[in-house]
Amino acid sequence: MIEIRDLTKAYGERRAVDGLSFRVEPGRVTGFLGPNGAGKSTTLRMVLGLDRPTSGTALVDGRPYAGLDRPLCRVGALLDAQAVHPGRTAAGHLRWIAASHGLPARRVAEALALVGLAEVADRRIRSFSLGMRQRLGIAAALLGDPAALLLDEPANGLDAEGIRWIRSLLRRLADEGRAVLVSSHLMAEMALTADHLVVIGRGRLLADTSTADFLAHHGRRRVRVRAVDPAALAALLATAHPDAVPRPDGSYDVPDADPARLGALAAEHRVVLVELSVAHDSLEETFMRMTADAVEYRAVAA
Ligand SMILES: Nc1ncnc2c1ncn2[C@@H]1O[C@H](COP(=O)(O)OP(=O)(O)OP(=O)(O)O)[C@@H](O)[C@H]1O
Repeated sequence: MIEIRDLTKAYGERRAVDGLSFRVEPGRVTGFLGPNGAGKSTTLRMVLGLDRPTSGTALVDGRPYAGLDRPLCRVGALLDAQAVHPGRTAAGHLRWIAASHGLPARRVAEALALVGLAEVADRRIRSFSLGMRQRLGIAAALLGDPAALLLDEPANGLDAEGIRWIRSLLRRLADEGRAVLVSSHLMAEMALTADHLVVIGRGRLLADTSTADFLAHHGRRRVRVRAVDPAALAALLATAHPDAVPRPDGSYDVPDADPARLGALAAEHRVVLVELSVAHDSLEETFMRMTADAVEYRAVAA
């Protein structure tokens, strides 16, 4: 299990990570979200002992990374898939890592098979596409069969089939009881993959909740209406729901409205509806609004 407590990293005056606390629990995929520069990579680097916290702690199984015996068997990480020696073969790269931890040679073949690279095990990495390098990075993270995984943008460079593959792999790893933390900018993908979300903005925690609760509590509901006579609907909404948003097809989105009441209102005014449906904000819309709010909050705080 990974536990981050009051973690802060300052670069001069600027706090890249600012009093951050959360836990990555076993048995679920935790999505780690935040706009560019929010502090995700800095946080992951501190968990992995690559950056020293200004204050606070980042613990793996109750210890700082530097205090772990055979760390690859505790936590596997993919930070930068390009950070590999291009002259090595895929198997050679993994054999070198395995040897550093006294892992059996068979783990190399197993990890390559797991990520679909068995056939190119003896090819040099310089000929690998970005997607193949991502897979190799994931194989390295899995080499020590760790109980926790930290993956920074693992879907980067993968095609549609690759993205589906990573989704099912993350699911399987969590179902096996591992703690999986995955950062991504692909919101639609995260909505499908993550059970839990940790959202940060400017180094601060904005949300730490299940994906379902995040959408239920922070996402907005809107009612979409369309009428036979768009002008009549426009006139009705102008007085009853001035916040209604017109759409190119003549329909309107009415935020936070009650569909039954809206239907009754239309009937009362003899506006014949051809559509009345409820829609919820997507994860992307909810995320954008939440992180935009964070910007305003920071501006006030500054
Ligand atoms: N070595 C450093 N020296 C100074 N500032 C740094 C350093 N590393 C990161 N930062 C700053 O810290 C902030 C957080 O960066 P970080 O890379 O952790 O964000 P991120 O959430 O991973 O962003 P992205 O989504 O773009 O990868 C940024 O403003 C960045 O410029």
